[in-house]
Amino acid sequence: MAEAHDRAADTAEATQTIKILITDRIAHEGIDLLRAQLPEAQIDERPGLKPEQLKAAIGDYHALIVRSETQVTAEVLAAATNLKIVGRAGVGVDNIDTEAATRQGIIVVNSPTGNIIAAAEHSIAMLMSLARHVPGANASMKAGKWEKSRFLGVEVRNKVLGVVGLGKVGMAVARRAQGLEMQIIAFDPFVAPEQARKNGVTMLSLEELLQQADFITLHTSLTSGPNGTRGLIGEHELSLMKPGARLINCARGGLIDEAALLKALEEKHIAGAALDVFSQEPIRDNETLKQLVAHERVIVTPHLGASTEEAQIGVATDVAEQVVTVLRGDFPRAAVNAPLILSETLKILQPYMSLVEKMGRLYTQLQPGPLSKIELSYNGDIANYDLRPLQAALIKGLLESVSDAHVNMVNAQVIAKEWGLEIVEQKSSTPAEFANQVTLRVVSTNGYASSLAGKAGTDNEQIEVLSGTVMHGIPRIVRVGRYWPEFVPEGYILFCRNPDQPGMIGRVGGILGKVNVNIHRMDVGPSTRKRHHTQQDSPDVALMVISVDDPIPNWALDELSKTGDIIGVTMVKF
Ligand SMILES: NC(=O)c1ccc[n+]([C@@H]2O[C@H](COP(=O)([O-])OP(=O)(O)OC[C@H]3O[C@@H](n4cnc5c(N)ncnc54)[C@H](O)[C@@H]3O)[C@@H](O)[C@H]2O)c1
Ligand SMILES: O=C(O)[C@H](O)COP(=O)(O)O
Repeated sequence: MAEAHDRAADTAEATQTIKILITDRIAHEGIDLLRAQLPEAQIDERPGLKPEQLKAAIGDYHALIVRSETQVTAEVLAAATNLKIVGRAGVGVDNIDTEAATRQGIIVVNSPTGNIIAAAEHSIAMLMSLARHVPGANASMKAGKWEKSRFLGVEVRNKVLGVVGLGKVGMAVARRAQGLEMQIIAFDPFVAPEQARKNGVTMLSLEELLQQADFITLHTSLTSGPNGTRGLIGEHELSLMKPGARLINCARGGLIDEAALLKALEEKHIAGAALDVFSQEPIRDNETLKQLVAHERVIVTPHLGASTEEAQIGVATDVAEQVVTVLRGDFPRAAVNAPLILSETLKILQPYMSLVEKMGRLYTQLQPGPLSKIELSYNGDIANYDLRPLQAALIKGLLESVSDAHVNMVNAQVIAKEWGLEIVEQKSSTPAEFANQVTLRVVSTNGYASSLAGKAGTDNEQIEVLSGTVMHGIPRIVRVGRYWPEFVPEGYILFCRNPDQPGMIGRVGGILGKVNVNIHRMDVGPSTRKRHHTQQDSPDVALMVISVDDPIPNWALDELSKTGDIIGVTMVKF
């Protein structure tokens, strides 16, 4: 959470210089911004590292900045001991194991719009180059030839452009192609046909698009899995294309079955292809790609879609700003693996995040045993906010006090799932006992006696409910099980269950005095029955809550627990 980041960043600044590693070339404007905002930081530029070298180098860096060449694998991330953020100076994050980063609580950010126009313009350049054989004609003339008849081209006006993936780049390409008086059709399962129609684009199925388009340009993200886009254009799809059609790919190499493309070109089923991206980058030992690159009707560029001055300044400064934001303990604007939380919202939620985290710590120390299903209820105005940070805070409080898990906004859900912990949220803007109140209720108790239960066999007191609120920015617990104390959850707190009768405070105070424990705050929480003045058929039990300066030695706790009237006693550390 921001608080944790603050601590981490402060710790880093206090005891260790913030270290930033840049392993792909980014515009110097991004580096200048880092130096200006983090003047004490150590910034290392090391382009061209191989995976093993990066694994050895990542060490205690706090931030890693890449483009598309660096492969940020799970092994590289596992070797990082201090990494808070991976910044992708561009759009695609398929070179980053975002699932592994999430599991480790490492935020991944990108620059979702910094190079869109550059990519769109490159796609149009590739389209026109294909239509008029510009690169081939250029090479021919440079070789001293004059081959007018060899390079007869086609006009794109009134031709059909099929856009696969009508996202930011795809839409920008469509708009530019409309300027060339092309007819635009598209396939994108996540874009509403009406929305496309408003932009002069007709949505079709992929099969229809392949059969109708004269030029096809790919602009989907590269995703794997059963519905993924990897291999989207394979042998079957290529066979559906109009004879003489042309294919452009400035998205990701993995979208096309490159062997099938080579075959379709050799059979002259398609007239040409223009490729800016490849399944292997840089091309080293892939024979199919070498043949594609050499093919006379294939135009190739080395992943230049984003390589303009304007785009590179844009993505570099965009990512540098987000790296600074995260290292300063706030949330970035373009996190790929964490929810977007506006900083002003975060400021309002901060004390509630602290409250809920402490409720989690309190619960696991009062009610040990396996966690299962917990209901988190919010009452009051607080219920109107995006409360995902609070759920992450609860998971942090619950799990960090019983494990060495490092939980934050990024990995909270993943870690909770690994622990079999399910959290169900209830929201109501109607206040409960307090104007803004958070209540943790164990839906399925774990059957274990609480650490407040009496001696074996005397009673099996369980703590199934905790409630808290925030007063003047300070978290307060206002309910523990069936008791209603009010206390600030901080430091060391002693909890005593005892008969609700005169003299108990003096007796407990006397014992603590004997063991030289200083009390700096005390509260007695009546039980629900007494609080609601309901009829009672047995002497009531109260919960004494005693904030002490230092931890109480176990022998003193034993001493207290042997004191006649005390039923159960335990100490909690927040
Ligand atoms: N060559 C370059 O230098 C360069 C530059 C920028 C972006 N890119 C790449 O271009 C691609 C698009 O970038 P963007 O910013 O437009 O992304 P985007 O997320 O805005 O758009 C991707 C589109 O693909 C669509 N899509 C997803 N699955 C699909 C499927 N199975 N079939 C059809 N459409 C599908 C999505 O609905 C979305 O509209 C990304 O892979 C990005 O990495 C390359
Ligand atoms: O996804 C992207 O942003 C582009 O493919 C650009 O990649 P690059 O930063 O390696 O040029």
